[in-house]
Amino acid sequence: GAIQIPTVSFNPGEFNTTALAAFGEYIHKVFPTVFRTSFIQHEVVGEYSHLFTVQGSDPSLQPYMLLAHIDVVPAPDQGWEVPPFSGLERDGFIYGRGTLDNKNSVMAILQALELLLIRNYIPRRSFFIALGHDEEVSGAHGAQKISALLQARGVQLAFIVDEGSFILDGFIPSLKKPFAMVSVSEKGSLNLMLEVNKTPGHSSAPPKETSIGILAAAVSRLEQTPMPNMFGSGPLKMTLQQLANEFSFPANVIFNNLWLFWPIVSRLMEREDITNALVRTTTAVTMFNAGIKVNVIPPVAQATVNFRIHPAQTVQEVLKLAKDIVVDDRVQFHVLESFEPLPVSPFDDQALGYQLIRQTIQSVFPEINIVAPGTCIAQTDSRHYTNLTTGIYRFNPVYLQPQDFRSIHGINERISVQAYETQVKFIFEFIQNADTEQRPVSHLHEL
Ligand SMILES: CCCCCCCC/C=C\CCCCCCCC(=O)N[C@@H](Cc1ccccc1)C(=O)O
Ligand SMILES: [Zn+2]
Ligand SMILES: [Zn+2]
Repeated sequence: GAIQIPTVSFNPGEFNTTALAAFGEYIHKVFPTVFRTSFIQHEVVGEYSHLFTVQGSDPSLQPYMLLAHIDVVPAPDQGWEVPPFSGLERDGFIYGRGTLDNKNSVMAILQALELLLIRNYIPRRSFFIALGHDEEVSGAHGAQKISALLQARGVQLAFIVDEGSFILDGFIPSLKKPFAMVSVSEKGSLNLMLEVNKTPGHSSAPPKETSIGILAAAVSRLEQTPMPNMFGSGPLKMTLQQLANEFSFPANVIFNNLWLFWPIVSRLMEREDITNALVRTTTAVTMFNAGIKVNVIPPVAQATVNFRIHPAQTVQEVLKLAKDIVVDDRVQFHVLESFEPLPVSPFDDQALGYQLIRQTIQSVFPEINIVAPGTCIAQTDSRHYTNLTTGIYRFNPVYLQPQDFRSIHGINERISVQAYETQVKFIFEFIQNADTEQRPVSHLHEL
């Protein structure tokens, strides 16, 4: 039902408002207990986002927050095995836009809470559920407003759990077993517009270089000159160290001795697009606009480059590196938007959020041996909540293979019915685990 409502975000400020409103009505209908429970306050923020405040019975426990988003990216029918907003189930999988990003989390959080309430569970620790409606276009109207509202109320959170990582299966060649990566940091971004202006004229007597040619050469230099490999800074080294013993010989020796073998490993990571994204700031030329007529020398050429900034770099450093690569003063640089990478959240033994996630993984996925800290290569709504907590964890309790990763924002996005049920179970247990004083002990209810 949730997948059938096309809550598409097209551009900043451009949403399917009819669908967003319908989604609000839908969750009222399918989770009636959540909405009628006296200790749960529901507010609509920024017209279409939802904030639930679940008042716990023990005010001495610091609250936490579960995040998810109800909007999705567009999905033209082409290439899909089933229509993207049909929500059809086939061979045990629910297909559709949002099944992994991120209506699975929206529905699993509310479903788990509904089930706990039906069983008369009263949480001890207060928590918030924030469901943004514009994450896919930067979160300015949803997450940012919820964050400001909670800040104005003086709320400080023990931790936040959002989307942004999974139980990863098959992402590192030679690592046969899946492992859970909990992202403790998030890459930043810089959207840079490069522009070249030239005097227009008749194409029959062209200048040696046109604005298009100059700009094409500039973006090509950017593509051909990767940003520096930052292997060794940020959580990746720790991720690999934790995985070391899962590799077979000789990879286990290599990963156990990164002090010696780091040059080999850092090169290995560069080979695949996804692991490459973990070792450096990436450069993606995403838009190119130029030319007005076939026989007119183009007056202006513009290209947009989307950099995803490694946690060990800053927006200013990347901007300078980009200018140093282009080295052509005919090319103007315009910063359209930027966001610094997020700091690394604590993941030591005392880090409540991280430890709760780890222990719930151990209980719900006993076959998973390794829970490792990592970096989210994309951006999430959680970046708007740094004013409320230093503990931001990005983890979806769902198995993900490389082809599933490509389906996110791509075609044939799907989740198995069993994976969705397990996600509900995870949140059902997580909420109960969060109610224990310090470290989670065995939970009270079985699903
Ligand atoms: C060593 C282990 C290998 C690890 C491989 C990592 C595999 C990656 C796994 C999961 C990543 C999934 C990320 C899903 C979250 C997507 C969120 C998203 O798309 N955000 C948008 C937000 C945005 C930002 C700015 C403007 C508009 C939207 C994004 O980042 O583009
Ligand atoms: Zn998402
Ligand atoms: Zn997305």
